[in-house]
Amino acid sequence: MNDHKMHAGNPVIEATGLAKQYGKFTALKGVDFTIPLGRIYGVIGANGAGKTTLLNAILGLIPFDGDVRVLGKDPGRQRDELMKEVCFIADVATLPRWMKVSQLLDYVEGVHPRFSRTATLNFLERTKIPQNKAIKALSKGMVTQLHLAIVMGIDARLLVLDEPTLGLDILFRKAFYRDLLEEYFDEERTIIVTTHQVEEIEHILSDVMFIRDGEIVLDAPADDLNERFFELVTDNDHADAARALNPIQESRSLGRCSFVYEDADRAALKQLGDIRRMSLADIFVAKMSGDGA
Ligand SMILES: Nc1ncnc2c1ncn2[C@@H]1O[C@H](COP(=O)(O)OP(=O)(O)OP(=O)(O)O)[C@@H](O)[C@H]1O
Repeated sequence: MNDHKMHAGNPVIEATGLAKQYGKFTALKGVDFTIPLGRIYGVIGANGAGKTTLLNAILGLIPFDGDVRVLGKDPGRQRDELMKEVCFIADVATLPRWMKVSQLLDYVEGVHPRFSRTATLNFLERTKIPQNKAIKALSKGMVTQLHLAIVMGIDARLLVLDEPTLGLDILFRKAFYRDLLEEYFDEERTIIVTTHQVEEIEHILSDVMFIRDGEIVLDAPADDLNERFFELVTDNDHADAARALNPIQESRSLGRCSFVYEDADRAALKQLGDIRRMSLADIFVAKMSGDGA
């Protein structure tokens, strides 16, 4: 890293009242958040919740209302400067189809001052992508793999990944997230990732942001979630008492009742049945179905 002014914990992104209107439709309703250096943020939301809009605003790709600073810069006005420190991969991998893989590497090496061909080649070695083939001759998954290999070669302060593993097989998806954590990430970088395959990224996230209908409904360190959210499994006899303690979700199967709580009295609920840890995917579903959704 050339710039040593930033330290782990310093804010990389600060957004206040970030809003986006598409005609009469409000895609982001004036959200506030701060993302520090040295974190891996998972931005999770249903289809159309506003995730891509949020990322596009951060990257200065769309006009928006509100105040956003990314690495101290205004993404709308200082996009070119910002892009020297930011790397972005969108859900649609767009690479020049006529180029050969080796030509693409030459090209990126020429335009990106922080590109390491060796790092990219290390990742490419694990794929079946031949360097002398044209991009148009690669399978869809291979194009995404190639795109990711290039991303891994770019020494960026902020890496933004919007559905990075779309169209990839499960083996590569797992390997990608493992490499991202073990070989790319360090405390001088921040990664923001969106995906619908929550269970696959749960183990790498340091922080979680849930978005629903253009609003942030949860922004918390991943380590806090199992303290804040839990499930109570109980029988019919205890259901009324459990319901009285304000669950955010209730369901019933095979004669057992399940209640999900947020910031509730764990000690009192323990008296009513079994308390269980929840996966991130289950917390997401509960949070989306509860809270007046
Ligand atoms: N250019 C646009 N013009 C009009 N509406 C748009 C435009 N882009 C996005 N929207 C709307 O804004 C809302 C948020 O879209 P966005 O792409 O941010 O959602 P998302 O959370 O990324 O969804 P997905 O998980 O399906 O990719 C959606 O209702 C979408 O239809």
